[in-house]
Amino acid sequence: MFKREREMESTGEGEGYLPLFETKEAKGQNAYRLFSLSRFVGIIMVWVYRITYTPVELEQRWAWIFLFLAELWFGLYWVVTQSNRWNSVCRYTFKDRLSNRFEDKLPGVDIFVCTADPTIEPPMMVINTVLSVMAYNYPTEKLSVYLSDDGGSDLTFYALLEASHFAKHWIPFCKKFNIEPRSPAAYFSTKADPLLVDSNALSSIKKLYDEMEYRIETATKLGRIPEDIRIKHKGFSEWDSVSSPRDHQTILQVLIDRRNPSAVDIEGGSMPTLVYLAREKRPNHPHNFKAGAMNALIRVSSKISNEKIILNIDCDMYSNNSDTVRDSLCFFMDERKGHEIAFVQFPQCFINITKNDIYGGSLTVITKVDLPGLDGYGGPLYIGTGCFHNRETLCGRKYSKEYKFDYREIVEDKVQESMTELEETTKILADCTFEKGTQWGKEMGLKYGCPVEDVITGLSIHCRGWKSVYCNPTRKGFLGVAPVTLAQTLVQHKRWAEGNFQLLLSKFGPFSCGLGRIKLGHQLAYCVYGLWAPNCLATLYYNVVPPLYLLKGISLFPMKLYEEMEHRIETTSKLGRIPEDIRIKHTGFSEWDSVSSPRDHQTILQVLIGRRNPSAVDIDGVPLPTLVYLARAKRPSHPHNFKAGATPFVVTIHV
Ligand SMILES: O=c1ccn([C@@H]2O[C@H](COP(=O)(O)OP(=O)(O)O[C@H]3O[C@H](CO)[C@@H](O)[C@H](O)[C@H]3O)[C@@H](O)[C@H]2O)c(=O)[nH]1
Ligand SMILES: [Mn+2]
Repeated sequence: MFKREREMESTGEGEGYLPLFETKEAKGQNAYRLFSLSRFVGIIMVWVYRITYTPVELEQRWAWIFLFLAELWFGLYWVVTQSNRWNSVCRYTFKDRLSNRFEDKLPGVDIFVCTADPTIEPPMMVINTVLSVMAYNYPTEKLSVYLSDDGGSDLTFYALLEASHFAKHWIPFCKKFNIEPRSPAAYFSTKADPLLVDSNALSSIKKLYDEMEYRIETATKLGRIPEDIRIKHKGFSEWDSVSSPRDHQTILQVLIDRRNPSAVDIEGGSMPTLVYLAREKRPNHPHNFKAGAMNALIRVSSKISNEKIILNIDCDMYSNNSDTVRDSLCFFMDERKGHEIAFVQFPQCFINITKNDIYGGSLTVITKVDLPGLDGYGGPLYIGTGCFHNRETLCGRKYSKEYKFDYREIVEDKVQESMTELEETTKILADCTFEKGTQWGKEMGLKYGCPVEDVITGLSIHCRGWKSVYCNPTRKGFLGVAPVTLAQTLVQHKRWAEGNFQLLLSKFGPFSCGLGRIKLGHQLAYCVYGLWAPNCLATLYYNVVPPLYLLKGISLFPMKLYEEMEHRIETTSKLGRIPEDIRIKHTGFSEWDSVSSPRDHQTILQVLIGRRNPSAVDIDGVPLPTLVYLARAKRPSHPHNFKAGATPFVVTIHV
């Protein structure tokens, strides 16, 4: 049985085809749809209530009308959000099948790590991220790790240099004891399983790490690289001509060249290529932030390793699951569906969420609800980190049914030049004038000019016909650092809200570029984020105006029956007359047209409930008593005899 399965798998296609991943409808989807429908009915009832009970008094009327508009907006926005809840899916990968079919033909992967500021993003954190991805459970000689340093900092470079040495111990240690997670700092802070990890090996690797940390921290505190370290690597001399982080030439240093026979770890195993890049920056050239850095990396890596798959992560997101590369390949390499997939997005998960998460930094709704929902309509957003891309689709290729990617590695030596030569010839690709007159930032690579360069880039990939998938295995792929202060949170959310709103209105938005190219559900799902910003208007109104009215004793929300009645009567009493819309509801009011004063009027007799009338029943169908209003006639010239004069009349009537 097992053998047959293997044989079929080796073909990959044909009748016995076993997919590399499976897609299931999210649990409880039908129950959710039912709930959603009932909620929609509720929303309509709120709207109906608002329209039916619009108050007449001007003072309340406008507040009420705007409250209705806010509720109308919330209701419609809620309808839009249903797009990424209605059709949620979950994906499961079969890594054993991948390995059975492709273990010796696995493709190479280029891994991009972005950092921008050595003070906000300390070099120790950056290299922990780098080390975690260098130690993936994947053929090491097929990995190339690139660090883009927009801070142009020699401290970061130094830390990476240290990491390149430490990796020679770290990678074999990880593989030997099969540990998780593979970021040293994160691993040392968890309790190692003494049954799995040899305690001597553990203490010696911990010692190496502590020493490295000490050297890096000392240099960081010093603020510069000590002379004895500077002379150890030619790379440091580049900083002689760096005048500031915003004004320097391209610095490109290949720290490990995996083709070099001496690039082996302490046990003789192969090493991944490791590259440091600080692209050129000049004060009068726009650098386009992370998008600019990513595009420089795409070009530079195309000369050095040029792998078909690119993983990009932020420097504060270490790999928490060493099988992530294999998970993503289960999508790309699936024989039937793989050729439609442009990128595989993992969720952003965080290690530093505070107990009550008061600023919502964990992004739970996005990662647990929205992204699986988007996946049902054509794919999740590209959220800038923890994402595997197909290099060609990221560089602008359009989808076509006929074109199929072949990810299987063809063994050929792609690069012939020596690394020093290569550094020289490749450098110019990261110069700031290089993109002039090219499609970079427009049709190629990440798009420029939008604060959410990731979302706009992902959308344009979807508009070119590609799908994406959301992969969220139980063991999280990446763990990062979320903003924890109010100020950081506000800055981040303002950028997201602003960026997505700008995208919605731009010609690259879901309803302009996406029109006719992506599904309606997908368009609406993108809209959820595009409408974050305008949502604030309705929210502000809803939060500010009703409390202000409450201060004046006026409630703009439904009250209970008695309170409502009381409210109507009290307002009418205060008004001193019956408002027109109430007058027209009962003929009785017309009697007062001929009343000149309380002491001078005709008899007014109104039977409000007549018990002989079959319709005079309460809400349970029980008959009601007769209810009569009487104002006996009064004329100034006639004595009215007070209460004694009033009573006989009632007795006469009550037959
Ligand atoms: O000029 C720059 C600015 C930033 N970065 C890097 O970009 C990443 C994200 O920047 P950060 O300031 O941390 O922004 P966040 O708000 O945390 O980023 C979130 O939102 C961004 C925009 O939507 C996405 O790109 C990110 O992946 C996502 O984590 C970090 O690694 C930075 O080092 C650069 O490389 N160059
Ligand atoms: Mn960040």
